[in-house]
Amino acid sequence: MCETIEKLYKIILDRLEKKPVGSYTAQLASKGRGYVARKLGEEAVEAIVASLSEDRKRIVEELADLIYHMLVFMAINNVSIDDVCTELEARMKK
Ligand SMILES: N=c1c2ncn([C@@H]3O[C@H](COP(=O)(O)OP(=O)(O)OP(=O)(O)O)[C@@H](O)[C@H]3O)c2ncn1[C@@H]1O[C@H](COP(=O)(O)O)[C@@H](O)[C@H]1O
Repeated sequence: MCETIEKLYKIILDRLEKKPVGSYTAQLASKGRGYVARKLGEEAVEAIVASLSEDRKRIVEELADLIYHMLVFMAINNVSIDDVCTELEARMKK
């Protein structure tokens, strides 16, 4: 899972830098940090709703949406995957 997320994060950084036509990532980021933050919240709610009323496949799909939007949110807030993993490591009870 981590390798896929790291690969996706690199793609997202590339889209934010090059802003290719048709890129959902570039379009999303162009709407500003506030919009991306709201989208992140929306995707979290969609995952919660899926867990309350839908099947496992739908939960997986909504969590994939959530992780993608979280990575875009991280990128536009200049937070790397390493930043978050370092914080998570620091919290781990040995
Ligand atoms: N993993 C994703 C991914 N998951 C979800 N989404 C998009 O996120 C949106 C999901 O939000 P919604 O459910 O609200 O659907 P929506 O109503 O169309 O979205 P909004 O118009 O409300 O923003 C959909 O439009 C999906 O296309 C993603 N878009 C892109 N990626 C990855 O990011 C890469 C770069 O994508 P582009 O920037 O489009 O090249 C792709 O190669 C993929 O690997």
